[in-house]
Amino acid sequence: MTVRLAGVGKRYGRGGPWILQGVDLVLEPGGIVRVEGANGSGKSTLLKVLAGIERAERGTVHAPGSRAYVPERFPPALPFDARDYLCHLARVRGLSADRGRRRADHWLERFGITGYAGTPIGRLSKGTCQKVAVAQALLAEADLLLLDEAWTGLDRAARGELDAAVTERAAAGGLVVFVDHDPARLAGLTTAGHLVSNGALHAIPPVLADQDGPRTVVVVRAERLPEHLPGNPGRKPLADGTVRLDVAAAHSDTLLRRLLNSTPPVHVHSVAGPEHPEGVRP
Ligand SMILES: Nc1ncnc2c1ncn2[C@@H]1O[C@H](COP(=O)(O)OP(=O)(O)OP(=O)(O)O)[C@@H](O)[C@H]1O
Repeated sequence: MTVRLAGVGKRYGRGGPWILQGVDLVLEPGGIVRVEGANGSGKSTLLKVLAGIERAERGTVHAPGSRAYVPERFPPALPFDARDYLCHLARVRGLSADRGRRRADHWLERFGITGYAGTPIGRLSKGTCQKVAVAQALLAEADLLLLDEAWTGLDRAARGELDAAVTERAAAGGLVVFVDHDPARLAGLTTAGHLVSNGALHAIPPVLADQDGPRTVVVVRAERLPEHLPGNPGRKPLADGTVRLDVAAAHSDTLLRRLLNSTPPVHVHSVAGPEHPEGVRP
């Protein structure tokens, strides 16, 4: 579902400075969109307006479909344990109790925090709390997913899971808009970029994958390969009917996960890269 902002103006309180002014923006489904700008430029404000958490004083915000948001700061002092909180939010977002529990357990497992499912949120470590903050936004598979510094505080494995979740959402037709201090976050995966400056938005080119960095080579056999693959790998058909995919090593986990979950199925023959210089056969 296409998201449209037209002439959007936002300020906090009457007489306050305009944080956003005359903002026009069209975001298509399937996009992974980076928002950047200096400290205090209004990135979080833009995400909150898109999330429907802050109201624009001027202009129109057209964001049909469901929305989910990871705030920059997650309120930790909630009277729930992690699983009850996720199940509760799943219900709020319209999932049945059964499906909500399954989705909550799915994300607890993917983030490696099943062991903390029964721990009150206020007693979780910062990193685990952040995983719950991200999981609450991922469980409903929203049409518009807004991530405000969502990677901050996550360990390496969880950052990889979030990268994968973003590409899965976009591949399923969702739209993802994110802010992150790491300029290389989702490099090679973003479809558009916007800079917030003096209340206005300026289109900037999407960040490309580091072509000079370490590469991973994945050889696959498939009836048909998905069109959009994480990391935009180079493709070379080989004489034996397999295809050689060449991707920045940073995207190899995400690419492999996507390949293994593809329909029609993709058979992964071998993986070779900086972590497996000799190659491995799954
Ligand atoms: N609830 C609020 N009430 C009043 N002013 C606010 C509020 N939230 C944000 N602001 C102000 O709006 C401006 C933009 O803030 P915002 O958090 O959107 O910027 P940002 O680009 O996300 O900043 P950062 O990179 O530091 O997170 C700042 O001057 C900030 O102080």
